[in-house]
Amino acid sequence: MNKRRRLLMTGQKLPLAEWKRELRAEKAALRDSLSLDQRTSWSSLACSHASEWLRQEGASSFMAYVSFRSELDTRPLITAAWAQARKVVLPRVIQASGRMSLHAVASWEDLAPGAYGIQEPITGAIELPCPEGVPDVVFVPGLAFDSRGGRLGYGRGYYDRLRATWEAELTESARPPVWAGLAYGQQLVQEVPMDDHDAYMDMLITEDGIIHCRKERELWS
Ligand SMILES: Nc1nc2c(c(=O)[nH]1)N(C=O)[C@@H](CNc1ccc(C(=O)N[C@@H](CCC(=O)O)C(=O)O)cc1)CN2
Ligand SMILES: Nc1ncnc2c1ncn2[C@@H]1O[C@H](COP(=O)(O)OP(=O)(O)OP(=O)(O)O)[C@@H](O)[C@H]1O
Repeated sequence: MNKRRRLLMTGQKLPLAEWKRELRAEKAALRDSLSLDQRTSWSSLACSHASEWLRQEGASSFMAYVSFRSELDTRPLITAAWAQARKVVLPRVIQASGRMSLHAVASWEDLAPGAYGIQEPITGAIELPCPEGVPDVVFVPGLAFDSRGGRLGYGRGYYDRLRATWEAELTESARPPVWAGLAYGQQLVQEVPMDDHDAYMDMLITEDGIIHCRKERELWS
């Protein structure tokens, strides 16, 4: 996305919500246009980078998502974690409250289709309490990301709310999780429109490797 895109013909700034809507539609269409082979190959590479990084960091737990639509497929990451005895946490969407409950999952059989048709922990799965259940790392889905760690999701604020809840409940001495956006390289954009409530990522992982982000840094030109 071009920087000048934010300006309308009149010289006025495009309202943030409209900018988000446009970018969402554009990036969803681009992602949908990738072939299954291309997505599988990039997903597998990105998951290898993520698994290797988890190993280096000695992370004992992470939260992931189960992919839907044309998202980067996290199945290789989750399968590798089970093989290495790393704890995998997955969310259940509670549509009425806009929140997610978190559950430890040890097998694909512990999942069933939930809200939006996304595979999620089955009803009755034991919910992880906050703050004890907060994982070391959170892998986050998204439609677009930028070099500051800016992220655009589907527009329901589930991950922003999760972060806000943890920030309110984690004690100062507790180590907050590392937030890592998982995406195809083609989802990286010059600038993601960010509202005050939007959570920034600490790093991004694509098929090309790992990018460390800082909220204050310069945007990609
Ligand atoms: N795999 C995966 N799991 C995830 C997310 C995600 O992005 N990917 N989420 C990330 O937050 C949450 C689900 N968020 C979602 C938010 C909106 C829509 C959706 O279908 N939106 C409509 C727009 C109209 C509407 O809002 O109803 C659409 O895109 O057509 C789907 C999922 C939790 N689990
Ligand atoms: N901490 C929060 N508490 C309450 N509402 C929030 C919070 N964060 C975001 N929201 C609300 O969620 C809605 C969607 O926000 P936004 O467009 O930033 O979603 P998104 O990050 O793209 O989506 P998602 O996280 O679902 O992928 C907005 O209406 C916003 O007001």
